Amino acid sequence: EEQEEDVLRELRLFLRNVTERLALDRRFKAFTKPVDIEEVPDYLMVVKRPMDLSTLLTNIDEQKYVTVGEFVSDADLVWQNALEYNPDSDPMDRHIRHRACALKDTVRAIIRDELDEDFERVCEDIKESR
Ligand SMILES: Cc1noc(C)c1-c1cc(NS(=O)(=O)c2ccccc2)cc(C(=O)O)c1
Repeated sequence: EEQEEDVLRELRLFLRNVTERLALDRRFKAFTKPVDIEEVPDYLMVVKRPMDLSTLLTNIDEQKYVTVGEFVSDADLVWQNALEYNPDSDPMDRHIRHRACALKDTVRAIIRDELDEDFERVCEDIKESR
C-alpha cells in the first residue's frame, strides 16, 4: 500500500545516490559501463554474470531491488568479476584489481555509514510479505 511505496521510493533514491557517487569517482571509470565484448572477446567465457554501474542504475529504475541487500549482491558482482577476469601479476591486471578492491571497500563503507538498519529491516519485511 501507500506506505510500502513510500519506503521503496526512498530505497531507490538512496541506491541511486550511492551508485551515482561511485560513477563519479575516477578510480571506477572502467566499472561505469558494461565490459565491451568487442574489445574483450573472451570476457563472457570467464564472467557468467556481468555487471556495471550503469546497469545497476537501470535495475534501480526498473524497481528490481526491494532491499539494500539485493542491490549490494549485484554491486559486489562488479568488483568480483574484475578480480576474476584480471587475476595475473602483470601491471594492468594489478591496476584493475586495486580499483576493484577500492570499489568493494567503498560500497561497504557507504552502506555501513549511511544505511539505517531499521530502514533495511522495513525493506526486508516488505520483501517477505510479497
Ligand atoms: C571492468 C573490466 N573488467 O575486465 C576488464 C578488462 C575491464 C575493463 C574494461 C574497460 N572498458 S572496455 O571494456 O570498454 C575496454 C576494454 C579494452 C579496451 C578499451 C575499452 C576498461 C578497462 C580499463 O582498465 O581501462 C578495464
